[in-house]
Formats: sequence, structure tokens, C-alpha cells
Amino acid sequence: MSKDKYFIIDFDSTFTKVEALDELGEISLNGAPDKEQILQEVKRLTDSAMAGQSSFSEGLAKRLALLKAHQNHLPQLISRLKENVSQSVRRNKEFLTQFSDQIFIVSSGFKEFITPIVTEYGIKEANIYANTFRYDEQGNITGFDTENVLSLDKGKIKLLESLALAGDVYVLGDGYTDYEIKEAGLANKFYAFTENVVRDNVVAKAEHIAPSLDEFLYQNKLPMAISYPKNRISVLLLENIHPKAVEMFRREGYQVETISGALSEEELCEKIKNVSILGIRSKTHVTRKVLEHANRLMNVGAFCIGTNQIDLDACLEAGIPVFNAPYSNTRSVVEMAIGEIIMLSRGIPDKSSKMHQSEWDKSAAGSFEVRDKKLGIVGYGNIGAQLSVLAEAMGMEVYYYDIVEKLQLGNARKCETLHELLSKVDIVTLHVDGRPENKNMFGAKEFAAMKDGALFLNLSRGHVVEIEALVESIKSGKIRGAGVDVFPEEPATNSEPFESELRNLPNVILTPHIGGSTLEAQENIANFVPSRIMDYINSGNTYQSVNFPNIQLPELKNAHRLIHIHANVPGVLASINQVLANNHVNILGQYLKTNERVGYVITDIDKEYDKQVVNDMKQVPHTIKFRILY
Ligand SMILES: NC(=O)C1=CN([C@@H]2O[C@H](COP(=O)(O)OP(=O)(O)OC[C@H]3O[C@@H](n4cnc5c(N)ncnc54)[C@H](O)[C@@H]3O)[C@@H](O)[C@H]2O)C=CC1
Ligand SMILES: O=C(O)CCC(=O)C(=O)O
Repeated sequence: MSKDKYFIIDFDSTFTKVEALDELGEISLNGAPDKEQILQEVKRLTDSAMAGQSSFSEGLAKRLALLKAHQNHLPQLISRLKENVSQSVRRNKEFLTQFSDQIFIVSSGFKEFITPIVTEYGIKEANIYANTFRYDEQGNITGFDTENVLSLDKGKIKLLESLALAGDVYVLGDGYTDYEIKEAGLANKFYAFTENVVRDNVVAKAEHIAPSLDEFLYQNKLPMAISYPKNRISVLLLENIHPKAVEMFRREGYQVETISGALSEEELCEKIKNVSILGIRSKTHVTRKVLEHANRLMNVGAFCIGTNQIDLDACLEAGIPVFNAPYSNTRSVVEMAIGEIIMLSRGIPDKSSKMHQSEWDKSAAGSFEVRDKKLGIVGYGNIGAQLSVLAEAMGMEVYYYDIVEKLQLGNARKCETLHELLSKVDIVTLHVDGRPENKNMFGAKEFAAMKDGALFLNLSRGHVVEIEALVESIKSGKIRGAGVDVFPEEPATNSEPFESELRNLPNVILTPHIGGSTLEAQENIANFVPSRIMDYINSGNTYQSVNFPNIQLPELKNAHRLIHIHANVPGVLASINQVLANNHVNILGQYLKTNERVGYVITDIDKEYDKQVVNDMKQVPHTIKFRILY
């Protein structure tokens, strides 16, 4: 790096997430009855000055007068600011330290609080240009050093003139006064820094936008803590995913777009082009064709349990780990099943609709307790097993059938065949997964094998039941009642109508695929899935991925982490290590996991590596994806 590049960095809302004088007001006005009003005025004055809409020095004097601050407030302010250093600044301490001779903090804030913050990040005290407070004898802050050019209008321009930096000057800041340096011809490039605040009139003037320090470093080919700026990671969330997920991704610095409904294959093919992370629920189908249109896709998140709507093999072959939320809505589905079992046993759906038509039908006919009744659970996975426990607690006798061996909970009885279960129980409830082999697994034969007058529930997937057979069984009275939450065809959005032969049949509860739709479940899912995805992006961990070899490793300090995804054929690991050896790279640790199709290897190497390594790694035969994480 030549020494003729200089970086001018603003402090308030750039180096830190906040405006220091706003924070000072929070402290100095604590307990004052008109605190909120004063703070609003301080904020207005700050924004107006930052947007270049008012005289800076007049505004500064007014703000200090309003704050009524004392020097004793400064230690508290400093600790607040330390907590509020911008995320991307925090990450890139190494750059700030390594380039400390060329980095200048130029701020209209005050050295008293700027210096202790920025010097912790390697900034040289001599390179800090800012105002200083004036105090009265009691230590009250009464004003500022009016001789300092930074207290004047166009102060930053005057300062840069006096610095007379001989070289290329880059300015990074959120305010109009930062832009003015470039406008005055004193900087080669101005980057509007938008990580914390977006000032429209500044962004409009800026030739370059830096949503993070990473982006600035990336664009200028400077060393950065992560391999790729997070703001370049674009997230598309479909199907009304809980806002918590949006918040989590945005907090990480990603760009997030949301769409409330599902997208058709054709729409998704168009939309997926520049998406890095796709979040869906049960209705959007991620097909091989969709993946062929994806240029940047790193992850698919199923914000639900079922993943039958995703072509997991195609994702695997494209090097895309898929994550779901295997437990977050389990309880919600179970509670709904329990509720429906009781409601159907009592014939409530019909009783309730009669009441809505003014009909009073008080009778015990066809109405039963669930105690001592036999419940048959088909699919004894997480939902089935939890339902088994709650049903037993209500005094039901539980039977289950699963295609694989499962731990028998409580007093539940295992059935060797589906038909054995069907012949024994009073209520059948389906909790199988939606794998293609389960299509129409429950049809006329299965309904015929059930006891006369039994109840039937499907809260798993619509395609597992032959709807016509169910309709016939209800009409004939073979099935005395049914609860159906999932359908072979479901509307993609809430504005589309619902059509089904199951409508208007007696003692039938129809629900719009809401088994998992509780606020608790949706918030849990919205925490869980983004955490898994971000863990993969930041450390390469694939723990709990539904299609990828699972690796979980801690992050390493003073190391680079390389991830390599390849077709699982003999010799790839040897080729990777040959590339590293040829480039004299020292391996600190290496972890490989494979499944029948794909190999996933994480390699931690020591700090020094050449760009050639990246090129050579990408050329390793059978490579699907290669990425340097940090
Ligand atoms: N209605 C809704 O809103 C929701 C529906 N679901 C559906 O429920 C399904 C089950 O969820 P979990 O229990 O968490 O999944 P899980 O994977 O823990 O359990 C599924 C069980 O079904 C068994 N199974 C698969 N095919 C079978 C068959 N033909 N016969 C017997 N057993 C079979 C599996 O061996 C497994 O034990 C999900 O895959 C999803 O499709 C899940 C959450 C919400
Ligand atoms: O709530 C959803 O969108 C889907 C729930 C579901 O079916 C699942 O979790 O598999």
C-alpha cells in the first residue's frame, strides 16, 4: 500500500452509531421535565446542520446551551459511545490500526469524547481533528473554542486546506459537511456512509455509497475483516415471515426485501437472480429450474418444519445449504390437534354453526369425552411424539405407527402396520412428513380400514390424503368428523379464494394451514432460521442443515477460513491441500465431512496468503463453490 492515500473519517453517526451530543443530552437532562422536548430540538438542530441546511456554528452554540451539560457527564458519555461504535468499524480495527498514519478523524464533535473512543481502534491522537469544550469554574460546559476552524461554517473544508494532504483523499461520512470536502475539490472521492443514518440530500450528491466500512474497503481493495461486505448480501423473504427475521438480517447489515405471499416458479425464477438468501414457508417451491436462475444464492431458509417444497438435492448439488426450524412450531401444531380432537368428539363445528343460524340444539347425542378413547398417531416424529405425551395426559390411549423405529413414550403402543393402527383406534391423526413417497398414502383403502364413526385429522401435508376418498368417507358417515389444515392446492396469498370438495361437510373443521401459525412459533422460527444462516455465512457452520454435511466449528482468531464445497469424488481433498502446499500456505486446521454426493471442507490457514490461492482453489476439479469467510 503506497503512503499517498488518506482517509478522512467522520465521527458522529459514522465512527459511532449515534450523535454524541444527543447522547450527552440523554445524560445531562436526565430527570428534567422538558427533557424530551429539548432533545427533540437538539436533534432537529443536529439534523439541520448535518444536512447543510443551517449555520453550523450557530447551531452548535444553541445545542450546547440546551444541553446544560457538565464535565462530570463526560465519563458516562464515553462509556455510552464505546457501546455504540458502528458494527463495521468494530470489525475492521485491523485496517484502522494498520493504516493509522493515513487515517484522520475530522469531526465537528469534541475531542474530549472522540479521543478515548477512536484511539482504542488504533487511530493516532495527532490525527484527530475536532472541537474542544469550554467550561465555567463549576465545570459546566458553556461553549467551545471559537478559534478552532471546526467550530465554524465550512470548518471541515478549512481544516482540509490547512492539512494540505499530498495524495489521494477519501472522505467517509454521513453528513453534508463531509460531502462539502469533495465539493470543494479537497478530496478525490466522497462516500456517503449509510450504516447508521441515511441523509437523503447527502446520498443524492454522493457518487459513492458505503452502507458499511466493509463496502468502502471492498470498493477500494483495502484489507477487510470479512471477505465480502454484508450489505451486498441480499435477502428475499416470502410468505409473511415474522418481522423479527427482517430485523435480525438487517441488524447483520444485509439488504432485506419482503413479499407477503408465495411466488410461482416463474415469478421466483425472475426474482431469484441476485438474491443471496431466500426465506420461504410451506408454499413457495424451490425447484431445480429456480436454482438455475440463481446467480448468487448462498442459502435457503425454510421458516417452517417441512422442506418437501424445496428440491434439497438440487440445492446440495449447487452448494446451497438449506436450514429449517425443526422444533419451533411443534407445540403449536400439537395444541391445535388436541383442540380439534376435543371439538370433533363433541360435534362442536355443527353446533357452533347452528348457533350462528339462531338454532339451539342442546343434546348429548354423538358427543363424547376423549378420556379412554384410542388415538392413532401416524408419523411418530417430533409432533407425533409430543402429541402422544399430551394426549396421554388427558387420559387417551395412544397407538402409533412410523416407518422407522421410534422411542416409545409413556404408555404409547407401537403398531407394526398402518392397517393394524387403523383397525384399533377411534381417532386417526396424520403427522408424517411431506416426502414424495407419501403422496396419496391415505386413500379409500385406509379410510375403509378405519373403525366406523372414527375421527380423522390431517395437519401434515395436503398431498398425503386423497381428498375424494375423504369426502366420500365423510358423506357416507364412515368418518364422523374431520379436521383438515393442509390441502393439495392452497391459495398462494390471503387474497385468493379457497376451493375444496371438503367445504360444507358435517362436523368438519377446515383451517388455512395454520397449525404452526401462532405468534410464539413464528417469532421462534424467525430467531432460529436467521441464526443458522448467519452462522453458516460467518463461520461456515452447517449444523442442523437439512441437506448438507453437518460441521460446527468455533471461529478462529488470526486465521483465514476457507470453505470448499465439491462433488464427492476421490482425490479432491488431496488436490485442495496440493494447492495450499504449492502456495506455501500453512494449514492450522482442516475439517471434512461428506455425504453421498457432496464434500464440504473447512480449512483454517495462517494469516498470509496470496490471491493466487483463491484462483487455484476455484480451479480444483469438481469444485462446486469456494469462498474465503474471513
Ligand atoms: N400444519 C402445519 O402448519 C404444520 C405442518 N407440519 C407438517 O408436519 C410434519 C411432521 O413434522 P415433525 O413431526 O416435526 O417431523 P418429523 O420429521 O420429526 O416426523 C415425521 C415422522 O413421520 C414419519 N413418517 C414419514 N412417512 C411416514 C409414513 N408413510 N408412515 C408413517 N410414518 C411416516 C417419519 O419417519 C418421522 O418419524 C412436517 O414434515 C410438516 O409437513 C409441521 C409444522 C406445521
Ligand atoms: O406456517 C407455515 O407456513 C408452514 C407450517 C408448516 O407446514 C411447517 O412448518 O412445515
